Amino acid sequence: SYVIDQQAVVTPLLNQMQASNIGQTITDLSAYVNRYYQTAGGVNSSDWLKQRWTTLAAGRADITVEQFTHASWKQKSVIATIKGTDNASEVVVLGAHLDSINQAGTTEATRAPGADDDASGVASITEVLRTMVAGGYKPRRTIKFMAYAAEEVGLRGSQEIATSYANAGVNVVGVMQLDMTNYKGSVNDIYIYTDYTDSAQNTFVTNLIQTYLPTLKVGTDKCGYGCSDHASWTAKGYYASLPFEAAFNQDNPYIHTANDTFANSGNQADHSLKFARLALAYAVELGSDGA
Ligand SMILES: N[C@H](Cc1ccc(I)cc1)C(=O)NO
Ligand SMILES: [Zn+2]
Ligand SMILES: [Zn+2]
Repeated sequence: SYVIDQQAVVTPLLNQMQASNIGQTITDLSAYVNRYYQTAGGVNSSDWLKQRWTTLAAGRADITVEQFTHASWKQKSVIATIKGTDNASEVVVLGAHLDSINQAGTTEATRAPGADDDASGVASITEVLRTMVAGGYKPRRTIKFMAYAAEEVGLRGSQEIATSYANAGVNVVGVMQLDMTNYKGSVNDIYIYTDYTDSAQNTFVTNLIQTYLPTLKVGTDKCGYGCSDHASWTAKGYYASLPFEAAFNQDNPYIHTANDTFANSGNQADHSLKFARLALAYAVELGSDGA
């Protein structure tokens, strides 16, 4: 049941979250020529993120950071795990994708900064991790932060991970995907996508926005296809949601080109901060439930 009852924990944490931190991570990730799943940039950015998350987790024996190796391509996914205190078998997942692509074809030297698609999502969940550690938050359920490889070439990294989890019988109680969070292309702030997602969880997400981000306007829309990694989890029977930056066809026009830069998202991460805050509220509210 999606009861919202962690205000005393969530509200102080939300106030610690900063757009500047998100912007820095977007800048760091955009500095790689590209983060394509088969190039050195794709491999090196994965190793960088693993180190970054490891640094942010310093001092927390309940947090581990690992890479998930994919047999048929070079880029590894990165997973940070906050082990739950007394209900650790139930898992909450916050996801984004690490890879980037240039629609003209991506070789070692092809520029694909992927600032919005999807450094913005990785940076948003990174700020959630940083804030939880800074605030000393310890969940009862396990919370996993996932930066997927190879989303742009068919949701392949998340498909392998979701399949592996389903085959192992991991009890993932909910997944939130953040893919493109920093380009405000539409009148509303957050758009809840209703296809390839779970409607009950989408209602919970909408209620979280009303409770914790009451000044924000919410819209809904559909992709019409499996438009990001949430679809991999839905396909395996898990409950997933996709809060997205804009209405369909009003998303960032620069994606999959050399012009998907932080500058072309306004050189600030104010829009991403809304999604980072929503993701924290989601993870704490779900993560605080006992068996
Ligand atoms: N196709 C998706 C981006 C995407 C997702 C939703 C909508 I509406 C428009 C565009 C992608 O490139 N994900 O990496
Ligand atoms: Zn994309
Ligand atoms: Zn994307």
